[in-house]
Amino acid sequence: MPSKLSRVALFGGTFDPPHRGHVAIARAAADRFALDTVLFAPAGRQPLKPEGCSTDYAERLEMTRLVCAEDARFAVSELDAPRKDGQPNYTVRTLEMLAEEMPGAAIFSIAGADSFRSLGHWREPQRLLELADWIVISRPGFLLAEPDGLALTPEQRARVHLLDAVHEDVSATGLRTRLAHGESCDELLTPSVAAFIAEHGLYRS
Ligand SMILES: Nc1ncnc2c1ncn2[C@@H]1O[C@H](COP(=O)(O)OP(=O)(O)OP(=O)(O)O)[C@@H](O)[C@H]1O
Ligand SMILES: O=C(O)c1ccc[n+]([C@@H]2O[C@H](COP(=O)([O-])O)[C@@H](O)[C@H]2O)c1
Repeated sequence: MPSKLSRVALFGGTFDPPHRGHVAIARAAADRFALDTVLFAPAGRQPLKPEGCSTDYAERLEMTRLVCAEDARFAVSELDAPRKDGQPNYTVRTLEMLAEEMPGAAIFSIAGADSFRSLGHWREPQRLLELADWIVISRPGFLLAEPDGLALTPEQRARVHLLDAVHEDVSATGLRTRLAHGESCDELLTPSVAAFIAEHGLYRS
């Protein structure tokens, strides 16, 4: 990772598969906050999704790599690769690793409105609010607001940026269902990702 980059955002996700909504929110965040880099980091093991994923980490990483070719500011990151000790990938640790790798950088974390609302259930929410500026992006059907059950201090609130900029009604869950039924979802996917899914027969029932 080049050290000259000074404004970097972690964009963690399951990315099973990455879709048009992900590209839209990464672009909106990069535009609005003049980000040099958005690091798309597929999660090896999402702490709140014990059911796991439909595809393996290597496939999600490759699809995410393909999406990152869409914009020069996007890069794929293996910071959230599956851990050798089998533990989930806690974002608090990911942000600490990022800060260690990029001393002096302004660090942001991107989350959709649904994800951010659940922050109180993540590991060490107070520390998460210290480690980064949070860019929280609108998602159809979800309230764009602060986390449920967490009372933010004025200092914390100043570092949470609610961005009502994206109105993409698409989810990976919906996509997986449609793909399992043999429906084409090309309009919701980057063409290279659609080709990868077809070539590897992913998400078929
Ligand atoms: N359409 C969307 N609009 C806004 N934010 C989104 C959208 N889709 C995903 N996100 C956000 O992107 C991040 C990664 O999402 P994730 O990879 O889990 O996709 P998803 O569509 O929510 O998947 P799933 O349906 O499997 O839960 C999360 O912060 C999520 O809130
Ligand atoms: O650290 C946690 O406790 C934690 C709990 C839930 C979700 N996360 C992270 O939040 C990001 C978005 O998750 P998801 O499932 O909405 O794609 C992803 O990087 C997850 O690893 C992290």
